[in-house]
Amino acid sequence: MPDTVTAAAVPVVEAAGISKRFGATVALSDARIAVAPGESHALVGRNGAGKSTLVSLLTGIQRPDTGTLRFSGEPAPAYGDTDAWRAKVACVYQKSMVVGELTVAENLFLHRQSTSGLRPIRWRELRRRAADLLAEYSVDVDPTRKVRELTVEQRQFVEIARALSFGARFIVLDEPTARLDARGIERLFTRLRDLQRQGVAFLFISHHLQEVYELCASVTVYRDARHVLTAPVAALGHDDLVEAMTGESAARPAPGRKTRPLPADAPEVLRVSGLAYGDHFSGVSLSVRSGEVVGLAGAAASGCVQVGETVAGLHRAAAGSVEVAGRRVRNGDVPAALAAGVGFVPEDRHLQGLVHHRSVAENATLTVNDQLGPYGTVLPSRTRAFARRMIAELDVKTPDASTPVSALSGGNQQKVVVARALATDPHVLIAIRPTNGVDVKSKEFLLRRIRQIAEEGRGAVVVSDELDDLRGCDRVLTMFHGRMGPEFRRGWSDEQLVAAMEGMSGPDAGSGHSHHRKESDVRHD
Ligand SMILES: Nc1ncnc2c1ncn2[C@@H]1O[C@H](COP(=O)(O)OP(=O)(O)OP(=O)(O)O)[C@@H](O)[C@H]1O
Repeated sequence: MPDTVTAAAVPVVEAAGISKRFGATVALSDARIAVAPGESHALVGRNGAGKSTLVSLLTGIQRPDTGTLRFSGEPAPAYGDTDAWRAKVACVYQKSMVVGELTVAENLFLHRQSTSGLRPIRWRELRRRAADLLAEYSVDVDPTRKVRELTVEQRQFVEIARALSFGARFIVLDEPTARLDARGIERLFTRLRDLQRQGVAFLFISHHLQEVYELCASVTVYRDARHVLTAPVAALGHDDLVEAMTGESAARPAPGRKTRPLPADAPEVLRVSGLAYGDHFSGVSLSVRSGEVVGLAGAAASGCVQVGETVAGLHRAAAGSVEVAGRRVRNGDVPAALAAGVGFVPEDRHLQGLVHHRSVAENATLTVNDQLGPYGTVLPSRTRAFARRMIAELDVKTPDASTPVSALSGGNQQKVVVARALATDPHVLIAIRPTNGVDVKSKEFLLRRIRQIAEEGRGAVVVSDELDDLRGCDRVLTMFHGRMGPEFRRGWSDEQLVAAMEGMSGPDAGSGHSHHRKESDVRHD
């Protein structure tokens, strides 16, 4: 037996003395991490702390400049030997790495169809093997479906199954919950706990500290490219954890100003009447007045994201109308919405948000070229000045304004997306999950900035299922399965709002099941 004990004590992964630079940026400096077999280990830190960089080193995507990396006591595989790396470690990213146009079966066996030699691929056999594999890991997905058609949750489960089928017993989850709703998170966590019981270890990265407490046994904190601490989660209170991440005492912020009551004659900046779009939603009416921040809350299938996108012109409504500052906006026309004064923070910064090879300055000002130079010409010095102000205002961590956005950490890219929406000086800002991927401290910052829009006499709609995003809103509208639900004034309880998002707003409202995002990482007035 002693042998088993010794074997179990060897970490599934151990990295030490790890440094990595990108040009002048030090992404990691003498960093370390160790994860025991079957352990659920969290890695947290502010945007740009070096978490994703560590992930790319642990998964063999990049090489460290210095340091050692061992898996179960053995040196890391040779760089480029993809199959060897896959047998050690797998990563489930927020943004899927699987190929959308291929079927689930093809994705599961991508790059290994020809293991049995030069035989042509036998599609029927491939599908059968895929079905077996999915069944083995209890993933209820049809292997003949295109990956593009799957939900984020199904895609993640397919990726986890694929990882395990390569023999990996260590999985990195890089913000896996960022695009899941409460029920999806619950199902993911149940799956992870099951796997953990079977001896699979995790490195779990999330900006939702409550999830760390819920799922993980240990936590490692990185700050400014360095390892700050590793501790049992149970031994570390929320404020201590935030303090380790920020390097500042987590003193409660001074209470925010109480929002002033709206003047009775505050004009409407947005009116949506009887809006409908496909199966997503119908009969949606809402109004936002100057000075208001209105929340629009709902789970993934509620249609609330599509409402926001339709107001921004991304979808063509089948019925209803959108008016901005009293003027009707042309249906399904993004430039028309923009010209009418709709600012938009999209849900997916990768698809709708940013031009990756362009600089921070260019991305922050893409929609405001007409403000920056005559006759559509962009004057670089003004662009830069404009961008610098944005960078300072939103605390974007970047070497300078001319850095390409692709070199920024995920959370900092999200801030550029918000900066760009604000740069248009919108009458009304439609922000979909604006704090997605943004760290605890920066969340406060972004939400305060959105509040400022209202204070300047404009309006905002925050579309989100995160209670912290909604807490600061003047009122919160809810949606369930494409229909409007109850509306809540300030002072709502988490349980009430969660229940409404889950379509249980009747007399049982208080008994809505527990939600993972109740924590107050962000504190408001
Ligand atoms: N390819 C790259 N080129 C240049 N700089 C990079 C590159 N990748 C990362 N960086 C820089 O390295 C630092 C660490 O970034 P990293 O993505 O690891 O942060 P993170 O902790 O994952 O942040 P987030 O919470 O925002 O995802 C950042 O300053 C980032 O701008």
